[in-house]
Amino acid sequence: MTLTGAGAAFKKLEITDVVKSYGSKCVLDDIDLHVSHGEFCTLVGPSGCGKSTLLRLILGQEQSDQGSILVEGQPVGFPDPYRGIVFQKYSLFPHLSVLDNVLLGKHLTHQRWWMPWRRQSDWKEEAMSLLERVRLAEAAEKYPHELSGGMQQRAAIAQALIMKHPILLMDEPFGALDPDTREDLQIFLLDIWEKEQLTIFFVTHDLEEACFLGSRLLVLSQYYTDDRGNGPSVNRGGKIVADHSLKNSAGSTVIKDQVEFRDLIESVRREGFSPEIRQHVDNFNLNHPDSFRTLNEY
Ligand SMILES: Nc1ncnc2c1ncn2[C@@H]1O[C@H](COP(=O)(O)OP(=O)(O)OP(=O)(O)O)[C@@H](O)[C@H]1O
Repeated sequence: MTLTGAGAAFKKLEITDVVKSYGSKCVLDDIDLHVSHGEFCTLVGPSGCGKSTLLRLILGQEQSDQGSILVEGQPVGFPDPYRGIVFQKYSLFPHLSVLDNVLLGKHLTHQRWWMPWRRQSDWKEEAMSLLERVRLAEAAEKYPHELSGGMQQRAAIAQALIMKHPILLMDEPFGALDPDTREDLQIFLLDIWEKEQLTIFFVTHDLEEACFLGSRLLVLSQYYTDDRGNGPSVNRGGKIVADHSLKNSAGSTVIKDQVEFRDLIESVRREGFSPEIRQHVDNFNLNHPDSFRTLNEY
């Protein structure tokens, strides 16, 4: 996949000054984030810090109160079948075969009755080629209940990829899998990310998974000290408190046993997960070149 034309000038994702509240509760506090083509962003954070809310905003399922979210330079509108997302469960429709599940987005976005046969046949060929890539060609005619959990998630990835959305959004996609299958899928996803040059935004509860998969690891947290005119230590909602560039290691899980890897997990745990160890909002260590700290308006 080569980025050409006007799209090349834009970041895949540009989130600027985004604030989201539910009633009086601020859930996301002034989020700024730029994601470039080909990045594999993993997002971790304590329960309730707003990870899923941020994903829903990127998906267009909800609107922010302030700020803007652009995907390839275009404001995010309402959700449409083009926006590929893989959930922990329920990405597949149980009454459709694997092949029809993969084709579903195409059918939903085109009036099938007037589509020339040729076009439909091209879609089928594309779907089968994707199923081959996710190692499910043999299972094309099967139904989701006939597949293992890992196979279902691979089918869900193919279902998302066929729509060619600029960013593959993933919300805890491997959370329901047993550890071996999960690791197998991690390797699989890294492989397909590399080969297809995908841009991925991946939310997980699992720090090890985030450190292993991400080329960029973002920590969202509600645990920080904030005195931006709201009195000392007022907590206003999730903020990105750390942003790391990582080397991923497609093809090998050996890194998981290395001291540096375990140290990284521990430092991420301290940065975002410990209510006792609070960074000041001024001191977030955002190391990634695309990071920029929100200007504090004291
Ligand atoms: N539709 C909603 N209405 C009101 N409050 C909401 C709504 N959705 C989320 N919240 C609140 O916003 C906060 C953030 O929720 P969110 O699900 O985004 O967090 P999360 O980081 O994904 O949590 P978890 O890791 O536990 O899944 C929570 O306090 C939650 O109760």
